[in-house]
Amino acid sequence: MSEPALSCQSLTCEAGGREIFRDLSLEFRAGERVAVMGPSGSGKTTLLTTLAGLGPPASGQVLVGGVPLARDPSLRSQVALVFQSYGLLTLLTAAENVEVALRAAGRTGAEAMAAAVGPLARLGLAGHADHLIEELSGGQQQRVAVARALTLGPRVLLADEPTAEQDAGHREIVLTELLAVADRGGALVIATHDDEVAARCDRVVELRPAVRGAVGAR
Ligand SMILES: Nc1ncnc2c1ncn2[C@@H]1O[C@H](COP(=O)(O)OP(=O)(O)OP(=O)(O)O)[C@@H](O)[C@H]1O
Repeated sequence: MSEPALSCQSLTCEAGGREIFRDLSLEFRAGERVAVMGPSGSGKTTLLTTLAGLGPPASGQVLVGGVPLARDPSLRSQVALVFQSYGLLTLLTAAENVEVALRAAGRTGAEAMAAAVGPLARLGLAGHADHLIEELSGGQQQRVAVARALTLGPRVLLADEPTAEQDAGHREIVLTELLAVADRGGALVIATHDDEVAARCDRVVELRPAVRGAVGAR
């Protein structure tokens, strides 16, 4: 079988001098949709940011396509993260936030401007593309963050509670866009508290704070 798109081996993460989870080994395959669940504070955000290569684990390793991120940090470009707190540049417009990410990924300015339009429109933001982030609601900002990650066309898309701020209609729109990543051959990992979101995924990884490192799957 081919290498997983993303995996972690014996991952232990700490924050504030405290162990968040220990000895976690997971695999995420191309075309797979996985929900990460667990109570508040169980480490979902810590797991996703570590899988995205934003911080080194206390021990263990993250691999992209079977290659350790620590050996080839450029592999981070194959993994996109929708941050729980969005991580947008608030003094730029919605379209500019998407364009900046594309330019950082090596696209020219004209390409980036053109590529930003479609995902924003599909997420219901066509009329808000030229609005400053600070002028948008929380739900709209979250959809800009989703559009930015989608536009990058990553091999792996990690999304941290990407529907938390959405009403029912927009939740469906966001979910449809995210789930389509797997149809195109990407791996999708969604941290969520929402059972309905998890039910749309292929399997669930559950973080259980009481038993560090234990995971269950369905
Ligand atoms: N920078 C930090 N300093 C100290 N503790 C931290 C830090 N970041 C996270 N933690 C702690 O790590 C634990 C896991 O946090 P994390 O945000 O990963 O949980 P979560 O499962 O995503 O929670 P939620 O569902 O509320 O978003 C929490 O107990 C949190 O207080």
